[in-house]
Amino acid sequence: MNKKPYIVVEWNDTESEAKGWLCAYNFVNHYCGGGTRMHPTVTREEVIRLATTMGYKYKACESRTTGGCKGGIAYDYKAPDAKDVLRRYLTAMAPYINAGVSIGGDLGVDYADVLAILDDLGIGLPQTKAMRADPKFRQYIKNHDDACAMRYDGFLMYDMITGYGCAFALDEAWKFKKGPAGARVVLQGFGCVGASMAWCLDKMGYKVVGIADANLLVTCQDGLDVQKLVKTRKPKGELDETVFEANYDVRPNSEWLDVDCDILVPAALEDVINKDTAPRVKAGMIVEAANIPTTAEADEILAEKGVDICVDFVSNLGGIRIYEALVFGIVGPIPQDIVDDTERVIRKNTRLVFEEAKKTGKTQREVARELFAPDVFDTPDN
Ligand SMILES: NC(=O)c1ccc[n+]([C@@H]2O[C@H](COP(=O)([O-])OP(=O)(O)OC[C@H]3O[C@@H](n4cnc5c(N)ncnc54)[C@H](O)[C@@H]3O)[C@@H](O)[C@H]2O)c1
Repeated sequence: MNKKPYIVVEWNDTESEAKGWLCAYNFVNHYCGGGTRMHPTVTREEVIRLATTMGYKYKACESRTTGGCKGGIAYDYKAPDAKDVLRRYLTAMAPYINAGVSIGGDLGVDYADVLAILDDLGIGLPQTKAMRADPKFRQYIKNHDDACAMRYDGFLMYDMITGYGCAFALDEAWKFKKGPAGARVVLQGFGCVGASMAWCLDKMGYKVVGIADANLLVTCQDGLDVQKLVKTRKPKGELDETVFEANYDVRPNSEWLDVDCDILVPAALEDVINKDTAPRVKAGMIVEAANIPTTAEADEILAEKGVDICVDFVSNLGGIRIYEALVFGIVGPIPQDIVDDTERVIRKNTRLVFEEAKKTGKTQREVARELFAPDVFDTPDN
């Protein structure tokens, strides 16, 4: 079976220096899904790794409908012409989108902007011919969109489900390792994923002792007031320094790995645990909330140090599980049912990975890659 990505397309913008790629790793039912990210550091290799991870993630979330893909544009998402660049990229990729490559939003790209441009281009919602012919599909999407707009613990479901899922993975893994109650956690990232995960961990009795955002790192070994920090959060997941307590320590965000803690949570950027930073890891466990936060070289260093890892495509699949659960009527659009369903899938998979790793002596990533290797490699729609 072909384990290489099915399609990798490269694009060069005609009106700027932007460059972009689209990778469809595998098709299931002639369909694949993933986000489009825009950032100056995006590379072809990163897009392929992210698309591959999506393939594994759909498999781990028990999807019967979707393979993995990803879009990436090397350009500054804050540039004044960023949306024009996105439009030209989507225009170039239209034949693939029409053939079942569903690329939504991701880092630096809003899903709503993608949908508006696709509407303008006459494509509409990315879907296959079979989906277009099935009136139920529209209803499924409506159920999904309705559920994502509902609230849970004060968060939009769309914003909280991935973070809560990561918190369930952390809790399952920590209990499996018989870690003591009240473990200390440090997070990098306080956006949709980081903030909701911190909230859920706080509710479960974990002590959040450090949070890094794009500007700073705040720490307190007695535990940060997570509820207050979430409620006062500024747009784009930035902490509000004016509400910090007198016993909080503020440091450069690059020092997040140096804070004493039991569990580290990268919930922002890719490749942040790499050959240069991995030797600094003090925690015994890493829970990957961000996509691909750990490089292959870092994996080797962490394995030698005996650090346990909750792997990204096992921990952070909450956002795509909602779709699967609603489309197959596994649950209705009821917030608690959706959270329970995500919790069940993530706890089950996390336990499976940790048990198998213990039994075989392999790393959690090696085991997860074996357990959740995509096994359907369809062709695109024609
Ligand atoms: N949103 C989802 O449902 C979802 C699902 C799966 C995976 N992910 C992945 O999780 C990660 C975070 O996604 P999100 O939706 O929370 O993003 P977001 O844009 O809501 O938040 C990003 C956070 O990272 C922080 N940040 C940026 N640069 C930083 C730096 N140098 N140091 C420390 N913090 C920094 C920002 O301040 C912000 O708090 C991404 O890798 C994303 O691909 C997200």
